[in-house]
Amino acid sequence: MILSVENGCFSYKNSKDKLLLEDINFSVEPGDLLAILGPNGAGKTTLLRCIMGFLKWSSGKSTLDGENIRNIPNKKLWNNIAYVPQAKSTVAAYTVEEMVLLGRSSHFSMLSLPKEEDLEIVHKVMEEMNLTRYAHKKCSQISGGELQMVLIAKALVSEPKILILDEPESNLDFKNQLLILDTMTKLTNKGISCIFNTHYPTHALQRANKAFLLSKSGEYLFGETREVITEKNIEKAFGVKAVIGEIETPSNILKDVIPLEITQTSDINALLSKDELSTERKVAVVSIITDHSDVSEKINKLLGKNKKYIIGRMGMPYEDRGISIINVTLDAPEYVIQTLVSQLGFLSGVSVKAIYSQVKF
Ligand SMILES: Nc1ncnc2c1ncn2[C@@H]1O[C@H](COP(=O)(O)OP(=O)(O)OP(=O)(O)O)[C@@H](O)[C@H]1O
Repeated sequence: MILSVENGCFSYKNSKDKLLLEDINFSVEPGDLLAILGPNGAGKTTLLRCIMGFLKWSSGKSTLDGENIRNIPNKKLWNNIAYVPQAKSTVAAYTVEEMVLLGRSSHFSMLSLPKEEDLEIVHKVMEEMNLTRYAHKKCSQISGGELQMVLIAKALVSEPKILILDEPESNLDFKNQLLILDTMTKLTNKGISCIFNTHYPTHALQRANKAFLLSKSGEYLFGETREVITEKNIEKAFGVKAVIGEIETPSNILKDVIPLEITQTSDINALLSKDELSTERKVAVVSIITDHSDVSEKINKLLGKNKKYIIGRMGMPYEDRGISIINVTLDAPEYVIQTLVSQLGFLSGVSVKAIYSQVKF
């Protein structure tokens, strides 16, 4: 299912006709993880609301597989899309379990009771989101972060094809942030599309294959995350000098963004622009160690996507140790190799590293 925005423009009625969102164009395909970033008040939540039709584009449209979202019957639309708003307030009367079950309501009719299968998925998702112990507590009696997890669980039980989340990791502790990021990665590995607003450029760089960066002036950039989230563009959009570095962990190399200082407004006059990805080719061996046999299909899928760059491959199971080692030699632009390493690194039970040849081609 492809979600697109075509020439979307929007302004609030009281904003003296100044467009908040101007000529927005982008699309999200199955398996895409799109991060939307921008300073406070830039229009990220407004953009999500316009995408889903809660706010009407002044001109332009959102489409689902080419059909204008406004022409799609509500039931059909919400069978495919789930939305998690920021957890500001909620209907107090519901317990956590009832709230999560509400997310399943498009699967049973208003007059019937949920089926065994519906309850099973509700309990499974609650377990995965560590919510089981709160099942019978009222939503008004849990913390803001706990409520956020409940709302995400409510969206997940609807088994959407497209999941849209407004700042899902804000308000959450490290463990729950990782749980949400891992959940989004898992869903996109299954071919579901996720769109999330975030104030964490690091999360975008580590997880999202696409990024949409919106500035206060209404300007935006959309494209590959590594092209969009650059030191220059962070400075231009947020007015903050930042460095993007890499941290080596036992199983992966992760990008990190560290804000350094506020830039004087007069220093920022350039427009957002895509950083050209280096197309310089490198030869590298990507070494993969896996301890699960059920992950091999996912590894093969990722390698298959990069087939044209692969010049050699060796794999060996070490059954007595319960692991397999795969060495893949690639001749590819560095960003292709880095993207592959990062996607492999997020599969559970996989350790991966690239070793680059010193020889220039
Ligand atoms: N209902 C409304 N009526 C008029 N103006 C609004 C309305 N909702 C939001 N705005 C204005 O539109 C602009 C964009 O708001 P929005 O909430 O979309 O920003 P945001 O990028 O999501 O911000 P944040 O990062 O702080 O959540 C802001 O200037 C805000 O004051």
